[in-house]
Amino acid sequence: MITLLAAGASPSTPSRPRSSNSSSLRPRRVRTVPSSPSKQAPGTAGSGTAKWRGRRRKVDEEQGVGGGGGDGGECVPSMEEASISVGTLYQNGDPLGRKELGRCVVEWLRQGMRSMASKFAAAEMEGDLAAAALALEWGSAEGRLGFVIQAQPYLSAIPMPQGLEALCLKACTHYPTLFDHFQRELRDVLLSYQNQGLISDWRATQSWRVLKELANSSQHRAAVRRTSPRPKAVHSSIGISLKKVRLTQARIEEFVSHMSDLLRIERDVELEFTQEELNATPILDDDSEPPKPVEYLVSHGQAQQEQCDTICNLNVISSSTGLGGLHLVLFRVEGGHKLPPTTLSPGDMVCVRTCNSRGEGATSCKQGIVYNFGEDGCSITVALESRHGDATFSRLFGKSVRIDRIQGLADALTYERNLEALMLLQRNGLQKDNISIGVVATLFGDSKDLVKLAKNNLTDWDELGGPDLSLSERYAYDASQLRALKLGLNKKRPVLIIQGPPGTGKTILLTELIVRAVKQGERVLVTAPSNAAVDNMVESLSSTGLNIVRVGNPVRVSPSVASKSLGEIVNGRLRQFRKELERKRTDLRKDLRQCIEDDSLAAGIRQLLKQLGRDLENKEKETIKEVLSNAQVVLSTNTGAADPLIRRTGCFDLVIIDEAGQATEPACWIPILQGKRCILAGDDCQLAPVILSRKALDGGLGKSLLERASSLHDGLLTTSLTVQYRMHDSIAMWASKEMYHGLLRSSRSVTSHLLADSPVVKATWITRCPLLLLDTRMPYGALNIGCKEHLDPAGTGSFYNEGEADIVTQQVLNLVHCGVSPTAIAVQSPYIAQVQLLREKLEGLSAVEVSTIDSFQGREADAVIISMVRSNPLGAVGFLGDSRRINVAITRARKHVTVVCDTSTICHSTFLARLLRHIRRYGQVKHVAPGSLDGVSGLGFSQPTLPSIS
Ligand SMILES: Nc1ncnc2c1ncn2[C@@H]1O[C@H](COP(=O)(O)OP(=O)(O)OP(=O)(O)O)[C@@H](O)[C@H]1O
Repeated sequence: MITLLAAGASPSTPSRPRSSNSSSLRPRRVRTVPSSPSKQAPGTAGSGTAKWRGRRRKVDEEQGVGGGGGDGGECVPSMEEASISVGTLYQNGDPLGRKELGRCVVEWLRQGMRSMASKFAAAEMEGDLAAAALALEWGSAEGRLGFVIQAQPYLSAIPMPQGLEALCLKACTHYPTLFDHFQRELRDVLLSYQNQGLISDWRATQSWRVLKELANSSQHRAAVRRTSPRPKAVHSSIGISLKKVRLTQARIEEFVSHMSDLLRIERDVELEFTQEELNATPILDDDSEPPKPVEYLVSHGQAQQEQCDTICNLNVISSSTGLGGLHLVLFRVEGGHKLPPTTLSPGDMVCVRTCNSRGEGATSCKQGIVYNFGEDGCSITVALESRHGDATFSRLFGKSVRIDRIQGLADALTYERNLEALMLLQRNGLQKDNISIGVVATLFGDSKDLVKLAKNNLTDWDELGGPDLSLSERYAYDASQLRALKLGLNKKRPVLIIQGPPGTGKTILLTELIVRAVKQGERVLVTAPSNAAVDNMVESLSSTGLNIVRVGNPVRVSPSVASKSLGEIVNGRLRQFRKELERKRTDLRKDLRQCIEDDSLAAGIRQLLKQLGRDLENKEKETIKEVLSNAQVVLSTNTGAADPLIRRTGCFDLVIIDEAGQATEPACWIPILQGKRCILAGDDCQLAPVILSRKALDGGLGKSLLERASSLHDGLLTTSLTVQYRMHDSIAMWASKEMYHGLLRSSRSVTSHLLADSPVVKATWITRCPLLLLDTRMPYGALNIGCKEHLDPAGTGSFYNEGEADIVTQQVLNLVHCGVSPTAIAVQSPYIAQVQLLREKLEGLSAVEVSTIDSFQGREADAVIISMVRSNPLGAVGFLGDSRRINVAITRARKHVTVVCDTSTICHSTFLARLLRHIRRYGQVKHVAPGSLDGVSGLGFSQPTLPSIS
C-alpha cells in the first residue's frame, strides 16, 4: 500500500505484510481486493485465509467491484449524455454529479475510485502505515495534485465509455469530484468489512479517520474552493446596476466562504471537547495531568464546566414516536432497582451508550435529551436523535446501557443548519424571487446602493407616520422607545437594529411591535439564540391575545409556556380523535384474538390496524400544518427556524430576533432568509456568542450580526433605547459610564428605589444600600481564612471559593431576615463549580435563584449577590476580565447589588478596579470573614464602621 503513496508509482506494486497499527480493526490477515489496477499484480494474493478470500469475493461481487471488466466499459451513453459539453463542465455542480457527467462517466469514476478505496482499506487491514503516509502526502500544499495523480492508474485501468473519453479525461482531473467518489466508495468498502464482521466500527478505522481529517483540512477546503462552481447568475432585480449587484454578490461569497471555514473550525473543536467529555472520568488519580483552567480552553460562556452525571446499568424497555418524530426510548434499571440519586432533569443533554458490567462506556454514543422520569422511580425516557430502524440504536437492545449528562455535545444539526443558511444566502440572496432580497442587499451592499434602493421606492428608512403609538395599554413609552416602534412598523424598512442597554425595555417593546405588526396584517417569526430567551418572549406575548405557536423540541420548552407549544396545541386538538382511534384499536385487537384460526380474517384485521396508525399520522401532519398556517406569530430558536415544519408554512412578513447580540451571524441568517424584513434587538455590550475555538473567535465568528450591522451605513440601520427602567441610579451610572459612553439615563421611577421602600422590608443599612462590596481581604492585606480560590477537583477547569460561598449564604440570610422575599434575590457567579457549591449551601432556600451570569442574561431581580471567586497571588481574574459579562451581572439588579470578592486579586484588572472604585464612592464596603456576617449574631442592623480600602 505504501506504493500507493509515491506519486506516479504503480498501485500494483505488491504490498508487504506489516505489524498491525489499527486498534479498531480486528487482527485478521486479509488479501488486497482483486480490483482493476491490482489485476496486473495483486501481489498480496495468498496472504489471506481461504475463508476470508471466499467472503471477500462475495462482498466484491455484491458491490460490483471487479476491475476493468465491469460494466463501465460497456456502458452506452444516451443521446443526452453524449451531448454534454466538455466546455461547460466545471461551471455547474461541485462535485460533478450524475446530471453533469452522465451515467456512464459517473460509473467509470465510481469503479476507479472503488478499486483505489479497496486497496487503501485493505492495506490498513494488513497493518500498513499507508494511512499516515497518505495523510502526509494529501495534506501537503500540493495534496490535491497528489491525490489526482494517485487516482490515475486506477482510472486508466478501466476502459472509458466510448464516445465520452473527453468528458472522462476532464472529470478525472477534477479533484472535488474524485475525492467525493473516493470518500463514498471507501465508506462502502469499510461498511462491507463491518457487515462481514472483519471490523467492529467502520468509522473508527484509521483509513476513515485519515480521510475525514483531510476533508476537514484547510488545504482540502482551499482546493475545493478553487474548483468550486460559480453561483447562480445574479440579476439586476433591485434597481441597481448589474455591475454593482455582482460586486455585492462577490462580497456575499467572500463572507460565506470565510464563515463556512470558521464554522468548520469551531465544529472540530466542539467535537474534540465532546470526545474529552465522553472520556472524562470524574475522579482524578494522583498521576493524572492537572486540569486546565477553563479560561485556558474557552473564551466565552460556561461551556464545558459542568460535571457529568451518569446512570449505569440501564436496559432498553421500549421505544415510541413522540410528536414531530421524536424518538422516545424508555430505559429501566436492571433488576427493577430504583434509579440512583441524580442531578439529571428533563431537558438535559445526554449521551447514551452501551457499557460493560463495571459501567465502562463504549466510545460510540447516541445523543439525546432527557424527556422525563417514570413515576415508579426506576425508569427514564430519553428523546434520542435517531430514527426507528437505526442500526446504532437497535444495538442498545439487550445490552447494559449508561447515560451521561454532557454539557457541550457537538450538535451536528446546528452546524448543518448554519452551513445550509450560508449556502442559501450565497445562492439565492440576490435572486429576484428571494423574499428577503432587500435585507440581503442592505446588509451586503454599500451606502450608495441604499440610496438607490430608496430612490426606486423599494425601501424607506423613515419612521412610520399615522397612528399615535404612545397610546399603549400598558406603558407610557419614552421618545427612544417610540422612535424604535415607528421605525419597526415601517413595512418598507428592510432592516432595523434596536440597540437596548440593560433595562431599557427591549422585551416589552418587541411585544408591542409584534402586536401592532399583526394588527397591520403581518405574519411574524420571532426567534432568539436560546430556548430561555424564546420562552421569555412567549411569556410576554401570552397575555396579548395573539394566536402564537412556540415550535421546538418539547423537552426544551419551559413548562410555564408549554400550553403555547406546537406539541401541546396539536395534542389538545387530537385528543378526541386519538380517543376514538384507541377505542377502534381495542375492538380490532379483541377481534384479532378471536379469529386466530382464520388467517385471512386475521390478515385483514392487521391491515385495518395498520391503516389506523397511518390515519393518525396523517391527521397529525394535517393538524400541525393547520396550526402553523393559522398562527399569527411563530416562535423558535434561530436554528429551530430551519425546522421544515416552519419552512413549509410559507414566508413571513417580519422576522424579529431577540438577544441578537448573543447569536452568531450564520445562525441569524436561518430566520432572516424566511422573511421580507427583519428587526434585530439586543445589546452588543452584553454577552457575545459562545465560541470555543480561539481561531474561530479571532476570525470573527464571535461577532454578531447586530454588532456588524450597527456600524454599517453610518448607523442608518440602528436606533438606540436610552432610558432604563430597572436599576437604582448608582447601579445604572456605573454601566452608563463604563459601557454606554454615559448615554444611558435612568427613568425617574427607578432612580432612587431601594429594598427598604417595600413595606414588608425592614429599613436597615443593608436594605438602604444600593451597592455593597464585601471584601474578603482585611484592610491590612491579609486574606481571611478559607477565602482562597480552588480549582474544581472534578477536572472541569472551573473554580470555587468556599469562604465566599459562606459569605454569600450569610448575606442571603441577612436579606431574608430583613424581609426581602427569596424570590426577589438572585445569586450569580461566573464559575459553575461555585454555582454548584452555592446551590448546595442554599438548598433550604430554593426560591433564591442561583445561576451562572450567562444563564441569567435577560432577567432581573430586586437584589443580586455576585460571588467573584478568584483569589490568587498572581492577580489572575480569568472570565471576570470580560467587561460584557460583568455588565450583565451588575445590571440584573433593580435595587441592590452585593459584590463578594478578594479586592487585591480583582483590582489587577483595570476595568474591575474601576468597578470597585465606583462602589466605594457610591455604595458601602465591609471587610468580612466567613461567619462575621452571621444571619443572627453579626447582623447588627446598625451601620458598621467601614475601614477604607486604599
Ligand atoms: N416605558 C416604560 N415604562 C415603565 N416601565 C418600563 C418601560 N419600559 C420598560 N419598563 C420596565 O423596565 C424593566 C426592564 O424591561 P425589559 O426587561 O424589557 O428590558 P430589557 O431591555 O429587555 O433588559 P435586558 O437587556 O437587561 O434584558 C421591566 O420591568 C419593564 O417593565
